[in-house]
Amino acid sequence: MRIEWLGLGAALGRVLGEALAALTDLPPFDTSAMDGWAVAGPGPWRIRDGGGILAGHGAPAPLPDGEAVRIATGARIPAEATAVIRSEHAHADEAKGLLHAQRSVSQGQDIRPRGQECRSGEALLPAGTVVTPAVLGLAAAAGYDELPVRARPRVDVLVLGDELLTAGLPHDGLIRDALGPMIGPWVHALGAEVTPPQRLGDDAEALWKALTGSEADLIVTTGGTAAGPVDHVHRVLDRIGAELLVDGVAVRPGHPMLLARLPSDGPWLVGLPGNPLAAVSGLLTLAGPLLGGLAGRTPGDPYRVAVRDDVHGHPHDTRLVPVVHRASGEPGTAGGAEHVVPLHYNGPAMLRGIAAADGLAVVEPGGVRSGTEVEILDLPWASATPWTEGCFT
Ligand SMILES: Nc1nc2c(c(=O)[nH]1)N[C@H]1C(S)=C(S)[C@@H](COP(=O)(O)OP(=O)(O)OC[C@H]3O[C@@H](n4cnc5c(N)ncnc54)[C@H](O)[C@@H]3O)O[C@H]1N2
Ligand code: MOO
Repeated sequence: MRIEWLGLGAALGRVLGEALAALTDLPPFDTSAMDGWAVAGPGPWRIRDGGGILAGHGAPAPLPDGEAVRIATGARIPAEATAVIRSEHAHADEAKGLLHAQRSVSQGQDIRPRGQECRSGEALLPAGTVVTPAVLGLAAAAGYDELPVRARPRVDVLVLGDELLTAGLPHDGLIRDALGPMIGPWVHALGAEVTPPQRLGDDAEALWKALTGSEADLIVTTGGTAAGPVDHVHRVLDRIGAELLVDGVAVRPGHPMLLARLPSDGPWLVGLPGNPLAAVSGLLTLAGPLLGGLAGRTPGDPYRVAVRDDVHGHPHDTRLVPVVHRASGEPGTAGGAEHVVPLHYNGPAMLRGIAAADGLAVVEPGGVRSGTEVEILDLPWASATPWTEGCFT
């Protein structure tokens, strides 16, 4: 696992490579929680002459028993003080120079003692925590200028197919490459660093060169996974001596997807089928978990939601069907908790359904009836950090 230290701003959205321990007590000194008066012992108290105690100053003079001094929220509590009284709960008799409490005063009230939140050296967050804005705030408070984060897994994207155009309208049997613009941002949302897609056509030699020359942690290929005349992925992996770990999955769309490891601890390879929704299946079920592991992210718990409508199933394979989440209580629905609505345009060559979807429903062989709870695979941007930047096409 590679770890890099990044300034707080740059660490946003990354994953902690080491546990974060406090570099200081928090708060670092006894602190007033309110604007008011620091008092010592039982009242009434003699008001100390001179100005009050403000935040951002060194240790104030000790407060003798029977005295009170004005204090601001965040200021250091003077030694010997026993409580803070909020300004709205005290009456200062300026003529007599005395402070009276208007409510009972308990020992230590409105004093945040040093180390109340944590002691120096105490574990704050485990390795694997995603660095959110709140984590940045905690890290800064705890004394960090830089954070140890996992290096992003590096991903190469190889788009196969002689029939693909990168601009303009389809013509003469050529179609637009829908996967080149999609895979990079998708794997980036999974926490990876992605090189721009390399479009290799249906050229086995170019594929061999790209695979053997890659310095990535993961290579994602699109197309060429089946057994057609120009489907070279299996042949080239065989020639390289790669280990095929998954060679086809009983799922529709996406059944020809594959997972391999190139020799000598080389890159992982996820081979996505060329049909675009089949490629999405492989992204969610193979590339996603693999990249999550490489990036050190803790997988979310699987969850199930009822489907609103009957969903047609494949006779012997699992189906993945694009769905949207909907709140219950819509007219004509059975009530209860949230449900998902299956979308049309879910054929293997179509992206129209998934482009409108929140996730994919896992539909068991034979299909499911309306109201059945099914597992939902979220799309990565549902939980992705919107502050990640990048350019992928
Ligand atoms: N005899 C059989 N033929 C096929 C089977 C099968 O079981 N037996 N499975 C079908 C299924 S299911 C899939 S999925 C595809 C997988 O094929 P490949 O991974 O080899 O993909 P290609 O043949 O290269 O392309 C399939 C399809 O997708 C289009 N495509 C490819 N790349 C892109 C892209 N970047 N953007 C948009 N569209 C793309 C390509 O033009 C083809 O139409 O095999 C079936 N055949
Ligand atoms: O697996 Mo294919 O993926 O049904 O389009």
